[in-house]
Amino acid sequence: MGSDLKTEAIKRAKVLMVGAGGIGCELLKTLALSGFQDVHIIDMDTIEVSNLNRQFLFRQSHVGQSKAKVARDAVLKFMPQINITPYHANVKDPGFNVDFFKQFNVVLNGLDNLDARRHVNRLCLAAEVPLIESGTTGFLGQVTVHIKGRTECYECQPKPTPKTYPVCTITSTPSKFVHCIVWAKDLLFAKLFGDKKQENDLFVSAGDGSDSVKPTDIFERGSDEDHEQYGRKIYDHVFGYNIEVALANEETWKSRRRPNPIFLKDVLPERLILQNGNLEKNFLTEELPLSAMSSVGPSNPQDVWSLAENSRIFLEALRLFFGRREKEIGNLTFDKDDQLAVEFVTSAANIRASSFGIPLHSLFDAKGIAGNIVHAVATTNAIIAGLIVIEAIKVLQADFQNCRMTYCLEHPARKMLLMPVEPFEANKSCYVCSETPLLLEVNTRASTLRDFVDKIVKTKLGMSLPLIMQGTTLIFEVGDDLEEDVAANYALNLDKVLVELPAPVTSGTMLTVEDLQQELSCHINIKHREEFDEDKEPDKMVLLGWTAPEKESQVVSNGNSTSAAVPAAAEATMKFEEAEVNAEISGMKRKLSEILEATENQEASQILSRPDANNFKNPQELEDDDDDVVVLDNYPETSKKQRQNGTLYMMINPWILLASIIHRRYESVKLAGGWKFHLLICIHGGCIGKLAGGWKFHLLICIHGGCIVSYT
Ligand SMILES: Nc1ncnc2c1ncn2[C@@H]1O[C@H](COP(=O)(O)OP(=O)(O)OP(=O)(O)O)[C@@H](O)[C@H]1O
Ligand SMILES: [Zn+2]
Repeated sequence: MGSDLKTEAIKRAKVLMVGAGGIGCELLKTLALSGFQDVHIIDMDTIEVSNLNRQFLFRQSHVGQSKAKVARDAVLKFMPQINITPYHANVKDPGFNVDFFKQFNVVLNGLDNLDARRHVNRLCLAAEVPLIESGTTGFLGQVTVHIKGRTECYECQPKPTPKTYPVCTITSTPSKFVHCIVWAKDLLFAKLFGDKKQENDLFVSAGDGSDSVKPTDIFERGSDEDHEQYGRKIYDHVFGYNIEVALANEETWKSRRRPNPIFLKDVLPERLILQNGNLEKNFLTEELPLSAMSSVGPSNPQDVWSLAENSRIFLEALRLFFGRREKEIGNLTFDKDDQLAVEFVTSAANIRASSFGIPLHSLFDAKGIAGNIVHAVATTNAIIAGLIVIEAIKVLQADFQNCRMTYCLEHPARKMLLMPVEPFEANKSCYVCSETPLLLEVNTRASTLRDFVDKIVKTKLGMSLPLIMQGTTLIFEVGDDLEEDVAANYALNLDKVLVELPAPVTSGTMLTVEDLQQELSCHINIKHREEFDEDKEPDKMVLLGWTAPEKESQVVSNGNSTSAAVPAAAEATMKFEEAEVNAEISGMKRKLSEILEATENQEASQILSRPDANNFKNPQELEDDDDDVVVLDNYPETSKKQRQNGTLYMMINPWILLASIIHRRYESVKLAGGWKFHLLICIHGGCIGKLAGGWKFHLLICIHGGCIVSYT
């Protein structure tokens, strides 16, 4: 009977799958084999050679074709009776609006970036369609379930932003290879091949006002200069002259190793420079992707090149960009799939690393760092896809009780490789699924509306088509159908500082920011602040109520060094998939270590290794590193769980009942300084007072609604 209902639920379901990449291919196959009949797929990409090793629905002959369409055709070959509707499009396209989402029973994400994930989350909330979200990175992965009104939404917990580095570390005092990569990618590459008008921190200052050559002059190619000469000039400037300038500031190097300026003549004798390039090989073989490596010599991407090899590849890559890809110059942004760009960035980073005494890296490693790549593991994608389908079936059967967020681990923890956790309740102060206003600290006399739109509305709030209102005055809006004079007015507003807007934005103002496509609206209270810490608050704005935790992540961006860092960060954020998953997983690792600690006692480990998923009760966690308490509960029928601003308690069995009564009795007793009294019983190891049945006794004192500050 149960299985008939399940089959029926599957057959009747109309499913939207977003992303037909690594997870998506596995997911579509598993959906088809599980009996799903009506699947819609959105993917904006075409197939690349690098996808073929794990996106098994695709073959060499499909390279260049739409992923969504080819995935459909491939599955129809073995399941011809299914309805699969492909869309070769961006899920952010206006056509995929709330009405579009409403037709589905469940939405399954197999995406690789935060931006798209947030967008889908908002549409699912607005359309009230359950969302199953997923991500993998290497051996790690996770599947989470988000149902409006029942669980937290995808954005209830702030997502980590890509790691940024202080500008001065990148421009002047790198100490790790990743700093050199960021410099090569976000500064040098951007300066040479990207938008010339953008601000760029490549300029190296001695800090004493003595700098004479402005980089803008140097980066201009003289009309009498050929590509070869231009390349040598750039080389000597950025690796030689700039380092000499930096060395002039003795203060900087008092406690640091002094870098060595590197000039081309010292690395490559004149004779070798002239031999650079392999008989114009790259100029003749039109069909091959351009490669400086292939014309200069080294062929193994896993080898670490010498300084001389890096220098030759640098010059050759620069020459090829200007000689063969001149039309793209001015519009290029770094792309990890662009071979020549990766070669350029690798060589430039290595030359800089050499100057600063940092170990050099292979192209393979440098590409991984520059593209934030953790190599994908097909098996992880397959496991995650299976878990998505399991959760989707629960959702379709309205079996919400048994929905789980599941983490796929690299190493078994207590014999478990898949760790299920109960979904959390919605965060009451989530600006996406609740109405809680945000607070923005900003210098209203210095920051422009454009700063606000770019750094806050688009980057932090992830809105694509924002509309901003001050009271009843519309101060900004995006849209194709705006009247010319209205659009011109908004363009004027963008360059005004906040206090000078037609409806001035000052301390105490409340702005309303909406995204019509996402049907998301939030309020932002403005607080004027005069000073910001350049390193820690590079945006010169601080959004409170939206705090991205500092997480360890490989993702790198250059903070505020270029305005391009904003989209780059957003992109990384979602390329972020890697970063995000990393960070989420690292959060999970922390949780697991606590679980393991908690399971040092016998009962707990039995609970954890119990195979019956229905009896399995989950370790719960608190939000904050220092405040976490793990409580395991094996009395599901009497359990009661609350998550309140990061404090979670579970009251279980008669002892717990007693504790609960005492707790309630004393909860209202205020102690000095606003402290409140919490009494909990749990099976946490290493606590005081053993009770019958191995229960132990915890006395917790905390600020209610805040964190637990001490317990014995
Ligand atoms: N906004 C979006 N709209 C539609 N599809 C998207 C969007 N953002 C990402 N995707 C799709 O999500 C999929 C994610 O798959 P996956 O993580 O395997 O990435 P990939 O690009 O195929 O591989 P890799 O990044 O490792 O080279 C991609 O096919 C990508 O096109
Ligand atoms: Zn939320």
